[in-house]
Amino acid sequence: MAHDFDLIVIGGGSGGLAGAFRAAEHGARVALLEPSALGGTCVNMGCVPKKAMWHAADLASRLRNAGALGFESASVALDWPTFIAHRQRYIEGIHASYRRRLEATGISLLPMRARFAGPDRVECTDGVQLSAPHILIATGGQPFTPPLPGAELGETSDDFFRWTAAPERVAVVGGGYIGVELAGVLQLLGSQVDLLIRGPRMLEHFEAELTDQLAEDYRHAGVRLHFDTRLDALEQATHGIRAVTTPALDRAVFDRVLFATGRRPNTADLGLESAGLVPDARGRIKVDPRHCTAVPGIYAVGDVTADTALTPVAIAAARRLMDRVFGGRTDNELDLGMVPTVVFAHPPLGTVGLTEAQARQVYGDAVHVARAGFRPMIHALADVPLRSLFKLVCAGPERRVVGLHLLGEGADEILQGFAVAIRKGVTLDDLRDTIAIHPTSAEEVVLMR
Ligand SMILES: Cc1cc2nc3c(=O)[nH]c(=O)nc-3n(C[C@H](O)[C@H](O)[C@H](O)COP(=O)(O)OP(=O)(O)OC[C@H]3O[C@@H](n4cnc5c(N)ncnc54)[C@H](O)[C@@H]3O)c2cc1C
Ligand SMILES: NC(=O)c1ccc[n+]([C@@H]2O[C@H](COP(=O)([O-])OP(=O)(O)OC[C@H]3O[C@@H](n4cnc5c(N)ncnc54)[C@H](O)[C@@H]3O)[C@@H](O)[C@H]2O)c1
Repeated sequence: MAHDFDLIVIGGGSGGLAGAFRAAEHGARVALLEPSALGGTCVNMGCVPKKAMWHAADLASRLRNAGALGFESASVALDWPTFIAHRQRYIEGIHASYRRRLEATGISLLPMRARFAGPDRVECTDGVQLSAPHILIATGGQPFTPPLPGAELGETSDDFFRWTAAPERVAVVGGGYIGVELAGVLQLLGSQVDLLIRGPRMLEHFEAELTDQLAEDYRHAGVRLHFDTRLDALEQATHGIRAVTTPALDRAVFDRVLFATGRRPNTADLGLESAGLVPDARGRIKVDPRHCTAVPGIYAVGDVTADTALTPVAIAAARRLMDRVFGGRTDNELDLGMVPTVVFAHPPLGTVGLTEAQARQVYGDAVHVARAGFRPMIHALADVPLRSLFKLVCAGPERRVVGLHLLGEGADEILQGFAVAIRKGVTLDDLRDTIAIHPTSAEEVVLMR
């Protein structure tokens, strides 16, 4: 039977766009279905607007320090509408560049939601059915709000990107990436932030020494941290929203409450049963290491799968897949063993590879740890007590680096290059044989004892 297209991509976010472009480069006839803004979560409600807000908060903090160093004090109060206009103009530029590329590569963009109508066909919102021998599911995820009484009084990261001012009092619920990132932004932009974390630590999968120090940095910035604190309900109070917690908070009324309690895959309304697909217990599409589902010709990448929910992971998976399906490559399973990642906290926290505890589980006593704690020059000059903490985890007799963890000024930019070296098997001696760049924070990685 003749098909309408060679490939149908459901979802025009990080993974879907990358897959569509790569397949079209290999000569495939591609239809891309995306009912919302091009670029998905990352461009519209995630990485990009979040990093813009991180820059705003970072600038506010630098302006404060500049005052301490003798610069005539500039106002650190942010006019949100002005900043948001710049942020959204930047995002519109990304949309325009995607549209140009879609036109240039001949991809058919259909601004519609899709659901499966069979293993090789989808039905669009207008009722039209399209068929293809290959279908890529890249529908991403959405914020999850715990089902507790009064939850509807709270908001999520999607709502945060519509805010036009810093609330005076805000409770952020959740100690993962989004909770820590948005708590940092809001505190530096003038809110009083209470961060509610149900466990004993924030960022529980990261290196504990560094997250403990980050917690200290947040306290110093004025964030009130509440560990081992469970949110039981939200209630409308006369002058705000009351957070009912165990144990109870001293000051429990807030102007806004922001849930950062994880995300769930967008699979509920996809008609998976028509394609013969059964999601896992958490609603995610099950794929093998090559991103194939159990149904031949149907694939999935990105946040809709159990892969690490990061944009570059979704992009890399989609490109690999399309190189195999349409480009004739056979060698390529994606290696997701050493994924570098940064939490855009204040200061940023970067990590690649194993934590010390994970390395000890794998390598036992054959683990060697080096660390450097120091105050970056800019903080020392302004007499700000923020310190950086870098930690290297090495294993085996050759002391191969199996983990690098960086907390501090510039950590977000320093990590990428070292991630390449670590992937290539760099040892502690290789680092020590490398001449330092002075005076920088990065030099501490090659000088660590
Ligand atoms: C606040 C926040 C900050 C983040 N910051 C970072 C960061 O700094 N760095 C990083 O690497 N990652 C970050 N992430 C994670 C990153 O955004 C995601 O991992 C990434 O966007 C996943 O890409 P995806 O293609 O799987 O899904 P998405 O980008 O979510 O795209 C899915 C698309 O599918 C569409 N869709 C859904 N259902 C249908 C349907 N039935 N038919 C057609 N289309 C459909 C949606 O409209 C959406 O556009 C952040 C996420 C959030 C929420
Ligand atoms: N800088 C980045 O690269 C970046 C930034 C933001 C998000 N992301 C990606 O998006 C994903 C989603 O981010 P996220 O912060 O929503 O998820 P997350 O998994 O990182 O954190 C969720 C947090 O909420 C807590 N939680 C869950 N249910 C709860 C409940 N009922 N009550 C209280 N706390 C609860 C969890 O313990 C956890 O600490 C991340 O895992 C990450 O992969 C990446």
